[in-house]
Amino acid sequence: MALDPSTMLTITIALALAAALYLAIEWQTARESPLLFWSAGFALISIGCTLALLRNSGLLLVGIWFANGLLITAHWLFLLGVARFTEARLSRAWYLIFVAWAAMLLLPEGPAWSKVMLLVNSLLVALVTLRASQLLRPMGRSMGVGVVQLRYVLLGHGLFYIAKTIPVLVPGTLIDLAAFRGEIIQVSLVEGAMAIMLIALSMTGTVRYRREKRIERLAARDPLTAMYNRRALEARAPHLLLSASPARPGALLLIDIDNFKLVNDLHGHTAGDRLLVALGEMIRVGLPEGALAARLGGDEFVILLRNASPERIVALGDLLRQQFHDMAARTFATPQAVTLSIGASLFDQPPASLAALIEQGDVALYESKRGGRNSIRLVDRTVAATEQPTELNRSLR
Ligand SMILES: Nc1nc2c(ncn2[C@@H]2O[C@H](COP(=O)(O)OP(=O)(O)OP(=O)(O)O)[C@@H](O)[C@H]2O)c(=O)[nH]1
Repeated sequence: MALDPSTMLTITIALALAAALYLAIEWQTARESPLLFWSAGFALISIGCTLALLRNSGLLLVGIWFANGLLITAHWLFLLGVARFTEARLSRAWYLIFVAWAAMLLLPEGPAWSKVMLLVNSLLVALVTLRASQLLRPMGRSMGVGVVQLRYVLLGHGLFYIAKTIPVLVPGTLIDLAAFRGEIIQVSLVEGAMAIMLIALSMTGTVRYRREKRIERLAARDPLTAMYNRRALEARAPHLLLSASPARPGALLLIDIDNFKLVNDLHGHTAGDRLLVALGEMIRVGLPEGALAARLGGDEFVILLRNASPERIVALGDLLRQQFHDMAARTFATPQAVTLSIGASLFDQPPASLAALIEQGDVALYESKRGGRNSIRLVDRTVAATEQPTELNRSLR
């Protein structure tokens, strides 16, 4: 059963209105400005299609020229929303689209009028839509599923508008915008209804995916140092812990600042914060490939190493101790030195859990503190060390 164009237009009005509302409601929770631009775009499509119905009553200027203009403006708003989303700057030349639209008023009346109108209108919509799709290309960034979807939906929609110009160019094709006649108009209306659904869904998917990623990132990071927090470490550690073997032992370094309270008490909490950030940065820079680091809380940090050895642990611990001592002494005068104590554990079998490993590190750290601070205490739990205790199972200064 073929639907007549007026019924199709009425369906399109309802769909566009639903999409506008859907995106506006999404904006209420997400507060992402692209959603407002996109919602406004669909609202304009809804108004444009309502006006398009007026061409049946002979109101050709409003029903064709103005209604088509609203369709172009709607796609232009889609482009603005995408530009906001991708933080791209749009050239002012894009405003010339409206000059081209206004110029269509000058078209002479005659049999070719409908064709030229459709041709220019299709090209303008295609131009804007393809540019929006192009702004969503990856360019080295990892794109979320939603973005990829929106990119291809816009690409398909833009290419459809390009394809719409082909029959216009074929001599003898029937296009009568005033009477809504011709196959191309029927096909356009069907494509329009489908595009509304797909574009609106991809738009919300795009924003939702980015929001979810942002929330995920925030939940995994310590807000002060931007390092992984304990929860994120727990999620990522099993892979590293399970890879431990006699050929590739793993290690944990538990790092705690000595006399940190003095910095807070004498120089203020903000100074203490700066010191924590600086230590976080030192750890990040010195972190070997494949290792994990996190701030467990307060002035306590942890490093998990793969392919570790007593020498590598001590070298890394000493480097951090030295760098931190120099920086803290330079920055904050304190009656007792602000240094690092490190408790380390070397293992060649996957430990029972991360918590159990941290507990072992804690014991070693306590020994390091008890031994006078500013030192690393390494407990070698590999089979070789158990059979033949090494020199490293003691405090190193
Ligand atoms: N500036 C700042 N201080 C914090 C933060 N989190 C915890 N602290 C403070 O860090 C201190 C940690 O306590 P301790 O480790 O016992 O202090 P300490 O002087 O380093 O003691 P030792 O480790 O025994 O040398 C406490 O005073 C906390 O208030 C933070 O995010 N910023």
